[in-house]
Amino acid sequence: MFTKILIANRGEIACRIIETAHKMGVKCVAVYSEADRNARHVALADEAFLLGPAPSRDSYLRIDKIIEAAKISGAQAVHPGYGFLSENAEFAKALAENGLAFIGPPVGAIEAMGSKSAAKTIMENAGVPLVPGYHGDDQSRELIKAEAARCGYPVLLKAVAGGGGKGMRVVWQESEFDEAFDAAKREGESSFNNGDLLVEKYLTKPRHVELQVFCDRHGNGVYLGDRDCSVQRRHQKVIEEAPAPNISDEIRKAMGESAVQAAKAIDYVGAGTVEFLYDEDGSYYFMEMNTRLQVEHPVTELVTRQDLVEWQLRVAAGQPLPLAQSDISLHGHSLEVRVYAEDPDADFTPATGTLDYLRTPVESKYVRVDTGVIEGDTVSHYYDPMIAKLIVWDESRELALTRMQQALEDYRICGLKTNLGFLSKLAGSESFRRFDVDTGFIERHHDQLF
Ligand SMILES: Nc1ncc2cc(-c3cccc4ccccc34)c(N3CC[C@@H](N)C3)nc2n1
Ligand SMILES: [Ca+2]
Repeated sequence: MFTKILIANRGEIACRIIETAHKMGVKCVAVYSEADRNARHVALADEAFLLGPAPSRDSYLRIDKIIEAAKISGAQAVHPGYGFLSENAEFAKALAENGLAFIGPPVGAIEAMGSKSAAKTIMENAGVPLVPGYHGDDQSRELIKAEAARCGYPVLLKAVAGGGGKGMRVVWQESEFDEAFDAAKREGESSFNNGDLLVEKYLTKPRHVELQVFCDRHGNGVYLGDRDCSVQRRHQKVIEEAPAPNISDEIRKAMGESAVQAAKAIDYVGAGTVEFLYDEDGSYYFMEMNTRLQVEHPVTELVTRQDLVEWQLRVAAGQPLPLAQSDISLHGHSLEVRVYAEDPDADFTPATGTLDYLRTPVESKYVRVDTGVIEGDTVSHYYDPMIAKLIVWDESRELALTRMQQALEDYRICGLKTNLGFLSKLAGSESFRRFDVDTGFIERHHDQLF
């Protein structure tokens, strides 16, 4: 096991990683920008290195500076967290070249999942279900039009180089195809410098269900249950939960086995998430695979009673997975909300300010707060506006949701605008409680929530 690791990140995830590393007796090196001199992750670490000015490109994305800090400090491994360099193959390569372990997947796996269409081809060959459609090299209008007709309308035209919902166009009927095709191509060329398109059958009310997978260096691979992340706003997850409601154990098992199969198809090592579109009729289709630990991993930790960052450190140090599939079971239900410094009265634009007053809900076996900030901190505009995560657990979804409502009432922040009020309305909404949820939930309840 490593004696010292460097965390190439900031905020709540850096703090969260340090907490587990310290529990394991591993020393931590923090890196920070000028704006983060007094940040919580710097205070929690055993030592800290200044990377440079506030902008990410001058600090948290400076591969050379991060490697320099790791070498000077004698860290043996680097944990990238999520965002920043967490899925950057160049970074993983540079670490290896400098004799530093990357607490993440092999470079080949990051690259394989980097292109949406290449990922789909790999998954197709691995027998993982895909949405009916076409994602090949022939980009002629006639062929894609023929494939659309074969799928059956409505179809979705997606820019191959797109992601996170950008460069997608719904075509409701054949008469609209030509105009949509030209527009999607133009947008792909202007936004991603690549006009290549793929076409898929459009699922009108899908859910976003993702499976947590973990593989070690000894050929073992398991899934640690699923998560439902359908409640999103502009492709930003707002509330996540585990297990995904109203999915039978059989389907969850089938999805989990597909996800592990997908990971093994790319010789995966470490924590990964396979995202599926889940249709109301119980069918599921591969969407993409994330080769990093996700923001919402705590809901999986609470229902499996496992510490996924501990698993990451063990696997990166060459140890086998702590559990076999048969040892993994799900207990109760967990929900997570993301606390954002956003101004709901200004269309949720990122907010800045000072946390003049901060009171977090009392933590217990039912309530967990992963925070990157403390009272008195100033939140800047330089980084992602998510300042903390509130995670709850209880024996059932209903009880967990009541815990969430109570915890949100107890969460108090003055001096900085946040989305806490919006989250309370969401947690209190009857349709959310009865889980009348798909990816269109927030738009559908817009008036009641805003
Ligand atoms: N064939 C087909 N049908 C419906 C879809 C609906 C979405 C979608 C659209 C809008 C919000 C979403 C939130 C979570 C997951 C998916 C969505 C979607 N996305 C959005 C971003 C990317 N992850 C894939 N792909 C889809 N593909
Ligand atoms: Ca994703």
